[in-house]
Amino acid sequence: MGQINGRSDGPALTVTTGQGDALTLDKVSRRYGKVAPALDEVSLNVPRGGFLAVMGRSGSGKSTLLQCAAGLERPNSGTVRLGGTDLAELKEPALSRLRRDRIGFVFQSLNLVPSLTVLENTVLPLMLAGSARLERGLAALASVGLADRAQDVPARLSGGQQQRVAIARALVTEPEVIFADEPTAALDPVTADEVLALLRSAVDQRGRTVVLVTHDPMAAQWADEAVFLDSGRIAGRLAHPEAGDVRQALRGLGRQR
Ligand SMILES: Nc1ncnc2c1ncn2[C@@H]1O[C@H](COP(=O)(O)OP(=O)(O)OP(=O)(O)O)[C@@H](O)[C@H]1O
Repeated sequence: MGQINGRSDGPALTVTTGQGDALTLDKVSRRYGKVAPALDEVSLNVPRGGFLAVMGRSGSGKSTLLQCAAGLERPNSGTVRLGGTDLAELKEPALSRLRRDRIGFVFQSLNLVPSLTVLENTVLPLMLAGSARLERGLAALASVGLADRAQDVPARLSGGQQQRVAIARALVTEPEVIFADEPTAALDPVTADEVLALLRSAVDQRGRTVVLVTHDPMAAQWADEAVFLDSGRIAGRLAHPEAGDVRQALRGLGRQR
């Protein structure tokens, strides 16, 4: 059973694999307008082959953390490093290439292109990079159990199957980090488990690194560690999070801003 630390900005995550960090945030802050910052000097690191759940109540800054960590938003201060790369040093075209080549995204809204086939959707990141390799798309689809649906359009698939396509698409570039923002929020618990098991197996079988934003204590159980945000700050962390401990930790957090 893990242990939730008290409210602190203590040291960065302590899980280490000896293979270096896939992602490092050092005192990252993001402010929108003059109100309290959405993210307030957050520091953490995720080891290569690690699976981190980011949790917290609505408005606590989870999505802002993910957007800053994935190079979709620029922090006002602090440093985000993907592998050894300081994202602040990249101008927009290079940052956009980094997102395309080194990061995989899975969102709650599926973002599949309805007019493209499942296979075309899966290889989209490779097409954008100018190197669409259909066999890689098929392999990614096979890894999520959907090779036989390659020529279907997304509308013919269930929500869970579509989310599996989104995971195949996130895997196809063999990214260093996969960011998943509430990927199971619209799914029933059994289908949600299937999707989370795929993320877990991307970590265990392929050495990928996953950062999962979720409200769901059951989803957090798939992670190696959970961090809890409260008003944009890290309020605690839990190694090997179990749903009961996670619920208790969430209850201890402040109310929505
Ligand atoms: N683009 C934006 N413009 C202005 N304020 C924003 C923007 N994005 C987020 N915020 C504010 O920043 C704070 C954190 O929002 P964020 O979406 O990161 O929280 P969250 O924990 O992901 O919430 P939820 O669980 O409801 O998705 C909130 O007060 C929100 O209103």
